[in-house]
Amino acid sequence: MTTERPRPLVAGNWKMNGTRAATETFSAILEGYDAGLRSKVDLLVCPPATLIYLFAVAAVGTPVKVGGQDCHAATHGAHTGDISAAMLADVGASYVIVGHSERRTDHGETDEMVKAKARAAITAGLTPIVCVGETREERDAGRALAVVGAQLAGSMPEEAARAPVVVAYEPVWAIGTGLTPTVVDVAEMHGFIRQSLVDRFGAAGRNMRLLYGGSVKPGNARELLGVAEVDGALVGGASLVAEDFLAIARAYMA
Ligand SMILES: O=C(CO)COP(=O)(O)O
Repeated sequence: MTTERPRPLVAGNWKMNGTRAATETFSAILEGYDAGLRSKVDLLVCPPATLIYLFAVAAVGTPVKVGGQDCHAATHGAHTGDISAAMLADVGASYVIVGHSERRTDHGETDEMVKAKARAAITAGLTPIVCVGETREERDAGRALAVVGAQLAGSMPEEAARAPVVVAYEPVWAIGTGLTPTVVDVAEMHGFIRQSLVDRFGAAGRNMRLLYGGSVKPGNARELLGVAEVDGALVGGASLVAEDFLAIARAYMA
């Protein structure tokens, strides 16, 4: 059996932050992604939709990828305010986050909806990053694995057996709080997610990248990213500061 791990991915989720002036931050990320880092880790930035085209143009000729934070499940139509996966691809995105806990909470997105969005992303040629994660109450009740298992079962599209999909484990209580699970808890959850994916998708499940997200900072990146079955990070707040984002990626430098 091969034990080769997927190449790590450090992804920034800028959430609803950034105007055109933030192109400076993005340029600093492009500049700081030197040959050493490039040899070890992939970089992705998911800015607000208004900045995707600008960033994608700036990233031309570099290996840095740009992604969306959400997409609609339909290809086009009467959906005021929404953006389709094909539209994201059209302006240069190659990834899209789906099912982030803030979308699940703020917009009532269900596993079924997240699965439809992931499927639409694949159809448009994007790699979806499917987010899962338990609340504090669910963890305290000993239900973290069951909750995440159900989210995975409901949110991952069948197409993941053939097309690239990334899974991000983000405990809701660790997002933006400065709190993180212990490495033992992260290892348990990522091992569980890996096994679920292998059971369902076979070899594709073994090669899928599993990101950890929730208060990843330069100071804890090495510890969190060193955990078994953690193939990268989905970074919120720290991805808004070029030097912090790059410092997290440097956790992969020996
Ligand atoms: O939600 C997150 C990334 O998608 C994590 O956010 P923070 O890194 O700010 O905790």
